Amino acid sequence: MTTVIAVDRLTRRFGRRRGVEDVTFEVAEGEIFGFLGPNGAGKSTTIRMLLGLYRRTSGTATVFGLDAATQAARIHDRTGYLPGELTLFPKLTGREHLDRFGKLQGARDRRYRDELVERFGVELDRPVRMLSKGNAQKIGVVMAFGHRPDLLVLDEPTSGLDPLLQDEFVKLVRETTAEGRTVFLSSHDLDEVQRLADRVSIIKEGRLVVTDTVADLRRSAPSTVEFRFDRTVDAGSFADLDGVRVVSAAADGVVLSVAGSVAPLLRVAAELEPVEMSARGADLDELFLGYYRDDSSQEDAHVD
Ligand SMILES: Nc1ncnc2c1ncn2[C@@H]1O[C@H](COP(=O)(O)OP(=O)(O)OP(=O)(O)O)[C@@H](O)[C@H]1O
Repeated sequence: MTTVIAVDRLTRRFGRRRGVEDVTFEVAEGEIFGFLGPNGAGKSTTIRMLLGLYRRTSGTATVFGLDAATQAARIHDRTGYLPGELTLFPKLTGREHLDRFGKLQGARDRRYRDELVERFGVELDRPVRMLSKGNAQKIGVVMAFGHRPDLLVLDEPTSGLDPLLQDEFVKLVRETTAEGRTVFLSSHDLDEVQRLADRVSIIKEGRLVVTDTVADLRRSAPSTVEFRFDRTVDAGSFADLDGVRVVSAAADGVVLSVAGSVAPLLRVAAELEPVEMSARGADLDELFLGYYRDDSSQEDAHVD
């Protein structure tokens, strides 16, 4: 396995404010690696350090074995970057952006770039200040992918794209890794990450809380179980069970999230004589949201 990105105890502080703290992960060649976390968690700061755009306070970050702090230009030669806040030149058209950027990147394969323009319906001839956010974002997508870089670093790539183009984007990412190229994808969009990523890191308040394959996360994800009663029962009976979280409790029913075996739950429930039960299988959203929540009981669902 060839390692494309290696980050070890990477830390960045902004004065006394925390940016990211002790972040460690690796991304292998040909992998789609998802980087998830709530607003302000440290995703963009990590990405900027990977590309040498921010200095680190301590730790190391290498991309293609090159030091992100001192060899960033060589990393950029092989990387396509779609920033979270895309800044374009307002008076230039999409075509002018792509031509100038293509020259900078030494792009040889105009055909691929033109194919992407066609696929994403990029508006080429109007100044970008006249474009909607989604239409500007399409230019960013072509600028990142158009020269077939070995690594794509994508920060919230589908923001502003309509659902059809999001599907097109998912196809594009899959094609990219099918060719052995590597994708680092930062996103808030749980569905997008579930659909695409092989492995995921979740970052919260500057620290990684979990890194695992999506398949293993899915296996450990909690199911949702709902009981209805023909009288009022005390939901507290469920709250003490290992791996069980009371999602909601009403006079005649309770909704629970259950990680691991359901046997202890069923034993307690049977004593309360429910009149109805329904269950929904493993829910990755619930697992992710558990990591996002400020709730230490979610440690139960920890899987690494
Ligand atoms: N240039 C900066 N100066 C000071 N603080 C900064 C700077 N850049 C980031 N931070 C702080 O670092 C923390 C992490 O921010 P970052 O932008 O990396 O989060 P994020 O996960 O990308 O969030 P979002 O999803 O909202 O884009 C935040 O507390 C932010 O305020």
